[in-house]
Amino acid sequence: MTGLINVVGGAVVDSLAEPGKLLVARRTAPPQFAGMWEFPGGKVEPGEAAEDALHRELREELGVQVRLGAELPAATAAGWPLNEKAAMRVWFAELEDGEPLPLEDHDELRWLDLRNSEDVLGLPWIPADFPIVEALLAAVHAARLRGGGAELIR
Ligand SMILES: Nc1nc2c([nH]c(=O)n2[C@H]2C[C@H](O)[C@@H](COP(=O)(O)OP(=O)(O)OP(=O)(O)O)O2)c(=O)[nH]1
Repeated sequence: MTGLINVVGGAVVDSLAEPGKLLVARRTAPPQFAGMWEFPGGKVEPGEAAEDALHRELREELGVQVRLGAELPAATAAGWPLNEKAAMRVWFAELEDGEPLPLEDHDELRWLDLRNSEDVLGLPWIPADFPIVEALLAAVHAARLRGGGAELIR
């Protein structure tokens, strides 16, 4: 028991097998994060498994059902540090059902071209997300060099 707040985020791509685009979302609240881009997701509820929480959050926030792929490896089991109290685990995912809409917590969704790292990193992300986004770009790039996104599928 770490006492950490566990957050989960979805790196939703157009295709796990051939990731070309990443779906990102712009937050509306709280004030310090409003207007910043993030991985859709949220806090794991007590007694809830992390993957279940991610499915729930993506259903609530975007109205979609996803297929989860591999987890983006983080330095600790709790995931990527967000601040002194919270850490986030991030999974690749692809859409299984539904068209994503900013139903809750976001006012805009955008598909970013993963081949254009500068564009991806140029967005005003929540500051804690930058190392995660860099690792994600590196993982996608490495997968592409090896001939596809097979390792993003689980
Ligand atoms: N979803 C998400 N949260 C992030 C990211 N980066 C980051 O620092 N956070 C922070 C913002 C929040 O403090 C926390 C996630 O909380 P949240 O407000 O999205 O969670 P929730 O949907 O369960 O909302 P609530 O029940 O607390 O109202 O993690 C990210 O990329 N995605």
